[in-house]
Amino acid sequence: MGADDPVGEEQAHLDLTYARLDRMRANTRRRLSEALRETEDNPQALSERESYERLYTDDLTKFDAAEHNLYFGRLDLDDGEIRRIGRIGILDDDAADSTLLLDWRAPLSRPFYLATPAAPESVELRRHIRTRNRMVRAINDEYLTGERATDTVTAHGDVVNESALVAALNAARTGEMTDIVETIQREQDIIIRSTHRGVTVIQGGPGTGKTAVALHRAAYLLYTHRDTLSRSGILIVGPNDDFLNYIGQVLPSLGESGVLLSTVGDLFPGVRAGAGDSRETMAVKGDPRMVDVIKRAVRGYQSLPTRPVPVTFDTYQVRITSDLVKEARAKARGSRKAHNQGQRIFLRAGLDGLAQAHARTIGASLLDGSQLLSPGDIADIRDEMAQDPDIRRELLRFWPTLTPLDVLRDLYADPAAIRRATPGWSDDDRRALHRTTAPLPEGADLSPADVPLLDEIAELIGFGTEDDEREQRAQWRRRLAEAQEALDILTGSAPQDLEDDLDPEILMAYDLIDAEQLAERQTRRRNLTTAERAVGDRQWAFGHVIVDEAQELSAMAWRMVMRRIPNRWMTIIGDTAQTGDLAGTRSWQAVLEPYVAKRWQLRELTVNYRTPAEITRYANRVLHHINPEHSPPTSLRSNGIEPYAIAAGSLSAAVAAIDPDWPGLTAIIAPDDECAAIAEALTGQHPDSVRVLTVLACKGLEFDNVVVVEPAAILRQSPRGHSDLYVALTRATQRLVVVHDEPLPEELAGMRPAGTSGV
Ligand SMILES: Nc1ncnc2c1ncn2[C@@H]1O[C@H](COP(=O)(O)OP(=O)(O)OP(=O)(O)O)[C@@H](O)[C@H]1O
Repeated sequence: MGADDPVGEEQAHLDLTYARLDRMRANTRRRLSEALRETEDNPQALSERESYERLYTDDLTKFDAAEHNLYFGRLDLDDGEIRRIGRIGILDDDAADSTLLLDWRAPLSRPFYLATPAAPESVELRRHIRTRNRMVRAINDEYLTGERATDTVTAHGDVVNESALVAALNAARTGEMTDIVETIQREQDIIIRSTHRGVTVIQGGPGTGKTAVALHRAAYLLYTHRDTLSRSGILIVGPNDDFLNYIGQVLPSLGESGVLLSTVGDLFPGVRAGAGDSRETMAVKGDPRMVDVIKRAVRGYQSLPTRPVPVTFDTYQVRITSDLVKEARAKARGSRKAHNQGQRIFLRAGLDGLAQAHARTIGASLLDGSQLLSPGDIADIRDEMAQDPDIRRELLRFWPTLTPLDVLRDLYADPAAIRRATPGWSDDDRRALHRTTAPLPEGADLSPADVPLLDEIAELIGFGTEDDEREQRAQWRRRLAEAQEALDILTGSAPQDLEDDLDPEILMAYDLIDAEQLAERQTRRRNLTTAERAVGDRQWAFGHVIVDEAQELSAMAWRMVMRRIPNRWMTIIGDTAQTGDLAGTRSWQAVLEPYVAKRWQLRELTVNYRTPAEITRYANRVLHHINPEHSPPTSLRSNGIEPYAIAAGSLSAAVAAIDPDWPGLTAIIAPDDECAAIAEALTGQHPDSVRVLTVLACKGLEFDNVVVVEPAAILRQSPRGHSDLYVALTRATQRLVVVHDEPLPEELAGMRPAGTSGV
């Protein structure tokens, strides 16, 4: 064993490490069951028990996640030190607490990702260990110094762990992204471990590992700042649910479960935006002009009576006049409080005005008109008026309590309201906002582009603020006290054994008390993760926010995301060449200026790990059209499979283009209005391994084989059609086929027709 038998040596270490992992697991399980058996019930014991329960279950999850490929890397340094690197750090339970494995995120593991023969960082040997089912399958050694130093630096620049990398890239796709801890590349590692505490923008072409980097950065930050980030949480924003499903397993496989993954459309608690919008409507809704539209829409509710509204008080008639409302409104607006919080000021000022007016009617001296009532009398009148539900109701018609859903739906439903809120707009843009569909529960009639608008309204009206919550808590306490009192008084004489005979009021009080006890029990027992708590709280301030496919966010969506991260510690990941969204980002500076001025840093990723050079050649021509100054990423590999074109653009041709022998997953990417028909033509054929997608839906995803249908129509379907085509062409890891009826766009000219050599 040893230098002569490296496999045996690594197997011995692997056995030792798994044995220790098994002991750790068994210990943790035992502790967990002890904690669960604990019966002491005072609040402190309960809360301690819960933290232990969470700690032990988290540990068990971590151990389970680490099971597969637990140990994958080794460094031999020039001073004889050996470091072994794995998915988690493991110390032995011997007397010396020796290190069996270093976590891949530990600083000592870093040379595994950074060292090259040109900059070996004291590393003599880097060893890659491939294992399966706790057995060493293969070992790959790379000597960085000394006689046996390999010449990888000339082969592929900075590429490290090359054979493992190429194996990972050539593997057939499963539809779920996998982690890359074994093969993180230098330029990626620098971003993953960046210590910058402000905004970092990662710009990179398709397939450069932006998403992979984002996820590993989240895992790294949680490891390095566990204390703060486990309380405040990390939010990762992605473009759509399919994408989130695609990346959803990566962090759990790294043992991290506390990260909230969300689309923009899901960031508003309680709303499930289920409707779609045309590209034009999305562009209008994402436009920053909507800030003023919403301001005007909210102010529209702070209205004036067109004629005095009579109300009866103490057998007298008092009148709510336009002047009275105007004065109350000025006071409330002057307070600069959000609309719902300003209501109290409006109401008080309105009641003051009414009480004064009433005092003038009943308290004026008949002799000289002077006021006979004292200020105290007038205050009493006001207090009495405040108790009168009719007066309150009539006054509040001019400053009603608002909810974001109502405001948005009222606006969309009424062309006149839209016109009032959009001075200077074109009729087309106004029409884009008008909606005739009926409201659905939980906002399902709304689209993802509406969600940032709801958030904007919520901010303006102070919806779900602490004030609101305080008020709700106070109300709850009042109701409880009343219920308790009712119980005390009424149950004394009530027949206790027959619930059916109880007065309904007592039953209600019972319900309330029971509800409280239940709620209390739940609060105590609620062992929620940070992510679970954050998802239900619009005002949750995250510790770090990562935005992936960030070029897709509209100006309105940026405003919403920025509200979630007051400390502005963010990682923003995207490719400005890939947005086909008319409200999307073409310049990072323009997006970030309003929030952080020039205080952000740009990092770039330059190597395309996904797409072979054969395909990238065509994609780069499209990129050149989008922006000749964009430097195209370099493909890491070529696979000898030349893309080809089939000149028969019928739907069946797209389906027929798929060879059932192609390995792995296949996507047909088609113009928006052809997808449904192609999906239908596909029914019954190639069951699970083929998907039909619009460009919008395939953002961020990848497939072994891609058939792009009618590129000329993809170009036409949007003013940013070239970006769409660029996205479509760069989804494949192995093979690209183009099916067309119309002439091919010039960027694809010269693509080999099907059936000619090399197919
Ligand atoms: N260092 C690496 N080791 C192994 N695989 C990698 C590495 N970097 C990236 N990949 C793989 O390359 C593919 C593309 O990565 P990813 O999806 O993160 O790219 P992207 O830049 O987000 O692309 P797009 O802009 O198209 O969404 C993925 O399969 C990813 O796992």
